[in-house]
Amino acid sequence: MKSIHVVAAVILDEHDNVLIARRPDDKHMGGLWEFPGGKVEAGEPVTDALSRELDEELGIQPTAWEPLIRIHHSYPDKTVLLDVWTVTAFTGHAHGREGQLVRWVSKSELSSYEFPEANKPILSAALLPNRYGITGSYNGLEELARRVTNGLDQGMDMICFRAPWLSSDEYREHLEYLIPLFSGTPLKLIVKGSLELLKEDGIDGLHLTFAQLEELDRKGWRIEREAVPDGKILIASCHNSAQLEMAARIGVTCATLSPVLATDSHPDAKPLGWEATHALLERATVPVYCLGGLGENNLNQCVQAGAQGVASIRDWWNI
Ligand SMILES: Nc1nc2c([nH]c(=O)n2[C@H]2C[C@H](O)[C@@H](COP(=O)(O)OP(=O)(O)OP(=O)(O)O)O2)c(=O)[nH]1
Ligand SMILES: [Mg+2]
Repeated sequence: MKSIHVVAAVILDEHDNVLIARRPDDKHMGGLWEFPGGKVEAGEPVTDALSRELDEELGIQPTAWEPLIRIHHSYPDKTVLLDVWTVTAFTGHAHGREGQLVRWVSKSELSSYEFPEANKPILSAALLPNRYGITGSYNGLEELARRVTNGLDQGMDMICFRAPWLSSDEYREHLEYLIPLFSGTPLKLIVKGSLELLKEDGIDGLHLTFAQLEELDRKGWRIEREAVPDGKILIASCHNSAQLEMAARIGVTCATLSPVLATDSHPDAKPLGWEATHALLERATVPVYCLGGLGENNLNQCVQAGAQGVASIRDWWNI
């Protein structure tokens, strides 16, 4: 089946609200909410299509944008490539020029609207930050708290607490020490361990190892509300296309892909390099953080390549 190339926009205002529109009842996916956009015309540059569609549908002219995610999705009746951009500035006043209902909603309200099936990873991508910090080595609770606080102060919005050298009792003790730093804030605390942890207050997400991912997939496990409460984040460590496919099949929120470049923390792992990374990102159907030998300096490069952003240890931990 031929794929139709569609450009769509997650349009943000200065308060980080998102513009959504209701698809007319008589169209494909009619009655569902969508991110405004439409079909790219033959030979038309994608960002020209973005500007044209937003003008036609909403009467606005985007002035600043960056790629968010590209999703290949097959519906029973058609296959689409959704090429989604974040629009952070525009001129004009947004209104439904084609008679469609449009609404500005806060990010936390997005989950109460019904979108087409292909939009699940787009919604995740819109909610996730673009930097993901994984904790490095430390000596004692005081240093742990200091380095984590430091990272949060520098704008690291999502942090994975990883400390494989600790016993599980010690890990738990250190985790309890970290939870208050995150509670009552929009900052996300991601942990390592069993799925049960996702049900606990104060824990925002779980980062699965690739071995856990493969085990869950082997068992035919799929994400459902009971195991992964609404709003909780499930991340999978992936190193190849098979694992990225498993991650999508299971229904994780996002994945890390590593090692993109050589890294001291895993000297034996062969780096993917940029070419293979680009190819894997293009096929991925969940948001992906590039990991391994990367840092803040590579953020733009990763976003332009189609990633959600950058995950790093060394880069933020030791400052
Ligand atoms: N714009 C948009 N389309 C989406 C989203 N999610 C999703 O599955 N789609 C699908 C539905 C449609 O099959 C296709 C978009 O085509 P469209 O009908 O809006 O295209 P268009 O604006 O050029 O409309 P038309 O003038 O050709 O009727 O992509 C989304 O969030 N935004
Ligand atoms: Mg449209």
